[in-house]
Amino acid sequence: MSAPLWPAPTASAPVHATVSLPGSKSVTNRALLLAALADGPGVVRLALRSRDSDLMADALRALGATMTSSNESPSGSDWAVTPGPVVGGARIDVGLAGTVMRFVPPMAALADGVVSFDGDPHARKRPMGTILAALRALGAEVRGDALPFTVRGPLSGGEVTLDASGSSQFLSGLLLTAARFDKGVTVRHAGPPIPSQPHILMTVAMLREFGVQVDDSEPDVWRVEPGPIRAREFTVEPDLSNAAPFLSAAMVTGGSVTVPGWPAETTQPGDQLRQLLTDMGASVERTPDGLRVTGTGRVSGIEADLRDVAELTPTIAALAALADSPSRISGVAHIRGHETDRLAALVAEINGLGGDANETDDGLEIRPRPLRGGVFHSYADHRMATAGAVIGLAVPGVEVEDIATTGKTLPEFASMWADMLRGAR
Ligand SMILES: O=C(O)C1=C[C@@H](OP(=O)(O)O)[C@@H](O)[C@H](O)C1
Ligand SMILES: C=C(OP(=O)(O)O)C(=O)O
Repeated sequence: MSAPLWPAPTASAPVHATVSLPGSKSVTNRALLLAALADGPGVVRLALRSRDSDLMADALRALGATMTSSNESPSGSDWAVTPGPVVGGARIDVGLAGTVMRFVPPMAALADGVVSFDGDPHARKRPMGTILAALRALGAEVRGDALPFTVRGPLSGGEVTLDASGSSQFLSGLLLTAARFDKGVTVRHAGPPIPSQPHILMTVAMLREFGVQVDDSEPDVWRVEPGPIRAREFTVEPDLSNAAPFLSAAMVTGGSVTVPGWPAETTQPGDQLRQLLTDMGASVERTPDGLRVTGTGRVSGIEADLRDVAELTPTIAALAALADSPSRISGVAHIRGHETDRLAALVAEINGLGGDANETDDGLEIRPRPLRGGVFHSYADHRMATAGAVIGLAVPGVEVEDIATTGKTLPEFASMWADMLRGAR
């Protein structure tokens, strides 16, 4: 049975809206994991509730933590987390969540017993070999090189060299649990540049906020000292990457969208939207109400290396498909291993609507061409679905397949989109 089609609303007037985003997926899943590894009970406030974060909570529970949520609201929940001894015997469903499949196995290696992992059909195609080999090198018994696989600890930690050019999550995953290994961990990266650097800075910053000693002073080497992860209360920032389609709506329709609670300083890669959207023709300002993006209705093409902010590629590509000059996106070869092969998917869907896009070795070239309506396939990828919604604002007759797939990180996407547009149609 094919997934239902969602008629993407076309904006007939400029959008003027304030859009509050729930918590960051990346921060939520790090905070939940660190809370579950901590030296006492803690609280994670304003945590995202979505498929990826609920899978993380389920995984932590299966490994022995007590997880209780309260204050459920559209902006998130508060999780009371009581760590327990990490237990084997669990079967963990990672869904399609990179943060669950790469962050939880090192924690599972603290258990004296087998933990098995599996996920969605496409999750079995996502790269895992690098982190599984690293766990093996550190002393865990690992069966398999991709999902499904099993991990059996315990491991004592120590030094390991890996190539994290395929995903920053290989490195983040090891670092997040490392303080709990008897010898801590020293990880060396050897290979082409690591993508999504802000996510590594996020890992290091959050480890320090939980009292862990991390030395990242030498390029491509990270040393985590063994020691306690300190229990605390932690409040999650709004998800700035999920702000991307909403801020894009201001650009495409010549309106303005304000996102409240935009942090003054953050390690989230979505903060770089301020520069990227400016480069594409928006004006961006911090106001007392939040970050405001105002557009003219015209979008300029962009030449951008998105290696550091790879997860923004689908939205930037959607804007580029509506732009009045050519775009070239580079530095993102590794997103072929994201929720789907995003380079192939973006080319297929943009060209399927009459556009003119092609893949390069490490990115995309997109040239202006009038688009027409049609089905925009989402490949179970939340950011493909929201990219289709952005194009649909300007192109009548776009139907996005399986809009519910946005539940991976933003279950309320369709109603938030409708609310945003209510004043505009
Ligand atoms: O650590 C994280 O929370 C993430 C790291 C990045 O992964 P890659 O390094 O594989 O791009 C990013 O794209 C993903 O959405 C979230
Ligand atoms: C790449 C992404 O997710 P994941 O955490 O599953 O890797 C993403 O959200 O764009």
